[in-house]
Amino acid sequence: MATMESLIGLVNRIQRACTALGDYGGGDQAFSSLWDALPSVAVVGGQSSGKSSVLESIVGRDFLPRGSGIVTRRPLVLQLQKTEDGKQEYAEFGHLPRRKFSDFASVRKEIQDETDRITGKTKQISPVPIHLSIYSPNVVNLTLIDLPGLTKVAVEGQAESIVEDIENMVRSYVEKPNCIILAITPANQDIATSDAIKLAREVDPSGDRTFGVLTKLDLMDKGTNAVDVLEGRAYRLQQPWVGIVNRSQADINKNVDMMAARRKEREYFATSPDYGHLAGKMGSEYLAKLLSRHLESVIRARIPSITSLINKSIDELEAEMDHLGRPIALDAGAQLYTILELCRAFDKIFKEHLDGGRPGGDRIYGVFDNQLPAALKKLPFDRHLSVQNVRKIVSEADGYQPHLIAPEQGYRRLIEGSLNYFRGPAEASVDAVHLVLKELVRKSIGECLELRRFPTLQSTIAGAANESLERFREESKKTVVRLVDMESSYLTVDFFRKLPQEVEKAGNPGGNPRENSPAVQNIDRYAEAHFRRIGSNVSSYVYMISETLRNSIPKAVVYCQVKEAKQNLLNYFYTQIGRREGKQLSELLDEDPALMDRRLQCAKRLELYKKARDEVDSVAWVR
Ligand SMILES: Nc1nc2c(ncn2[C@@H]2O[C@H](COP(=O)(O)OP(=O)(O)OP(=O)(O)O)[C@@H](O)[C@H]2O)c(=O)[nH]1
Repeated sequence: MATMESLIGLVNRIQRACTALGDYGGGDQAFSSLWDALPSVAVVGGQSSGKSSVLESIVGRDFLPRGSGIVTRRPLVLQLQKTEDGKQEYAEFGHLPRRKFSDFASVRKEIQDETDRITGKTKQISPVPIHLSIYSPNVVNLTLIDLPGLTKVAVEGQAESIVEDIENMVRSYVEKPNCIILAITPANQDIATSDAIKLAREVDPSGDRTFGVLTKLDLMDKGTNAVDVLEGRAYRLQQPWVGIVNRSQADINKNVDMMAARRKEREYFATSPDYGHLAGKMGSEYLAKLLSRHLESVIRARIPSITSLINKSIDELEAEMDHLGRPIALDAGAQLYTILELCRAFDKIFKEHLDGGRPGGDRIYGVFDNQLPAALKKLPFDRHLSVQNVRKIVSEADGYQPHLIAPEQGYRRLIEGSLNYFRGPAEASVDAVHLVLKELVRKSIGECLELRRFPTLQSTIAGAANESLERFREESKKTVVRLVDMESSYLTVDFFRKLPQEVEKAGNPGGNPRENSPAVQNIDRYAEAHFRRIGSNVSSYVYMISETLRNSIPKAVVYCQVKEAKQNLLNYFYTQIGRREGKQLSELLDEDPALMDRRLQCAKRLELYKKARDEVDSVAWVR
């Protein structure tokens, strides 16, 4: 069975938690709605009607400023928290956290000073509330709000608007459906003229949440009494009326203490000929109990909606935390772990691009299937193996002694010269694949959501990956150039064996060749056919090599660049990072300060809401 104290204490705890976050019912939306979901009790009445006196006697302590004229000039949000019997009582202000006031005279002084701090030592008012918590074994758990007294005229030094300003400020508190109204009316005033009742009726027409409190019963004219009001006949409310006798100004001047005042009040009702029959339902102690009981039923009814509000906020905050990323650990080991995890996350995406889970890897195939064959086809072999060039190269190779059978040196030079052309397309393939890989690194970095919050690590990983790609490119270039060189270092013997042997048919070799003679023409024609044949032989050899390279260059490129990138892209980085100090590691995990701040706020709120949820749960389950 949940006690009344635990239920109201729960509300107080949640409200205090909200207060700690600087929420006064405005600002943060989720908090203000939580604040609004919780009930509170506001004390409303005309000036000097006895509001502060009622508050003090519920609390059982003298601590509110007092004096003639307008005293309460800012709302005072007062949280009463029952502590274990025998515990020292103390007070705490929201604006002075961690400072405990055990002397209630200094609480009064602080309220005065804090009021003046905002309003100046004038008779001005301010809607900014003062938050005060009182911890005591002598109170029940309640949140009370003391408000400036309603007035009908502005006094010297006050703006004309003050009458309306006060009313609007008070209304802003009591119009909230969760606000329980303690409408204070002095008994020595006609109930029909009560400002408190007038305002209460306006904001709570059904009277569900209005408690009528009649003060100054002892000051009524002899021969009159308030039984009609107290028994609900003069003015009907859903809740019972409670009569109160506070200390008179004379009592206060004589320093009559609170306990004595309560005793006196009890005696007053017990011995009163008018109110004796109502004694059990009168007095400030009874009022406090009545209020607590009412709050309990209100809160009980609210628990489901408070729970769902808290859960909704927790869900939202959790989602935001996920979005912001969880906070990073502080020790070097955990940081290293985090960095490696992030590297792996990036590496996984990069691999998916290559393996086809994500787009982009196909562009490598495009290099081999289109770019390389096209480049090979464009090589200028026609020019290199033209009759003129063949003639030139073969003649140069022969030197002073023309070849007699087959121009071996000539062939070699023609072939070597041709094969040299292959270096270009080979190296271009390496560069093209390099560009594709680099682009995939850039893409993968961008797509790695986990990395987004760490700009420093992001650029470090990108740098390390590009360095590796650069190294792979160098290796790959060396390898493809070597492939080309290998082709020219040893000619395929078989190919030449199969060449049809040239038949020497140059007739009349001993004659004196004269220009324009048929013999000379024959020899020229013969020579041209000879060189053409050489050219076409070389050309088909080169074509054969071209076919080989078209297949072997992609193999070399994949082996040296693509496979390496897939398996060892960050290996070098890993060996380096293992040697780093804690400080360098945390530098890598540098985050945007605004983001870190946001996360801190978010985590703080999440903790608060979870605490609130635990508290609601513990109460809800006991029932
Ligand atoms: N005899 C007697 N005097 C009372 C009673 N209630 C209040 N007083 C006196 O009325 C005066 C005003 O009381 P407060 O409690 O300061 O009234 P208040 O409504 O808080 O005043 P403001 O904050 O200035 O609006 C004080 O001198 C109290 O001693 C009562 O029930 N009986």
